[in-house]
Amino acid sequence: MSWDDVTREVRIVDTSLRDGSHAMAHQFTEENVRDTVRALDTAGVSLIEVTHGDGLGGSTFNYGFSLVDERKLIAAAVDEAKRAKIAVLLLPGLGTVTDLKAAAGLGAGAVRIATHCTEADVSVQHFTEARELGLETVGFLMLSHMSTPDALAKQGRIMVDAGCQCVYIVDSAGALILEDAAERVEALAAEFGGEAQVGYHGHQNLSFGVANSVLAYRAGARQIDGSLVALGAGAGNSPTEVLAAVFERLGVRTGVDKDLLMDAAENVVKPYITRLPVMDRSSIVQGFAGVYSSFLLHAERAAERYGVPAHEILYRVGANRYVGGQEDMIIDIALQLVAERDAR
Ligand SMILES: CC[C@H](O)CC(=O)C(=O)O
Ligand SMILES: [Mn+2]
Repeated sequence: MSWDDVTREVRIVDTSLRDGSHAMAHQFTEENVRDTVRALDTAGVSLIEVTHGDGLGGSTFNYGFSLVDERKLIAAAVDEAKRAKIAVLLLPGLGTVTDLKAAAGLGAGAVRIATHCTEADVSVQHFTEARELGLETVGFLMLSHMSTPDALAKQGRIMVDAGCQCVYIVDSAGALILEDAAERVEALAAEFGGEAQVGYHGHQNLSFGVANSVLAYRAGARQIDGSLVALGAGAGNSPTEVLAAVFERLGVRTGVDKDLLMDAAENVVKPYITRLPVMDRSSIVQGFAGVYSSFLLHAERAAERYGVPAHEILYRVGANRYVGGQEDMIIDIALQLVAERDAR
């Protein structure tokens, strides 16, 4: 029996081994992946995402090189998962159909295809291919705070028409606060009317990951992302172990064991984390200014290299409304700040 056969009211999906890759500067080892997958699988998590933080093909100069080839990590995850399905992330333009076929060949059972929240049309070919490969399909509308509920619903419709089975409101910047999240989920649920599910992916930059996830569930979301110990970009994701405990307290069936997830967080993931996700000045600014969470380490590195504060860089990234793929512009901003400082 697979964990997919378990009856639950909401499915908690774990992204420690993908979003957490940002926080780990893409340095996961095969042992990290095996230990984490084994623990999540035993705890009843039915979908576990494993890829470079920026998805298939993300190991590059612009995004940061992986320590271990992600195909090796995906194969290790598939080998460890006895009942869970392994998902991979794909950003069209970075990951290719060839990468997707290779991941499917390694045994990945689902793909989450991510686009900027106004660009769902670039995902159509990838959804078509994914369905032909027999994969479960999920769509990510990233930086969802930058768009309105109605506009997001139209973008979600493009994904569903292309074969997507669940479209996520992705709060990449951790910028959504309570009804901001609920209204976006509600708009997608109304648009799909049961034809596809809605999911919610939160970041903790302003500390609303878990609260937004509960409201998202009440607004109709049936898949909710989390990461053990919040391991993810920026201040991290909604912690999987907290989501499990909160949904249990609310009497909402998730099919996962919160105590086993707490064991996994404390005894498996925490010992290997090199930098605990934290709501510090830089990540709070990311939430406030609407900056992509995965820009955090890039901004910190530029701050160190050019001697300007990371939070000042991030405020300006927010003002310029930069989106994923514009990581190199962080250096430009740092250089501008240096020039402005030297001109004073
Ligand atoms: C680069 C992909 C990105 O990290 C996806 C995601 O988790 C998000 O936008 O929050
Ligand atoms: Mn994320």
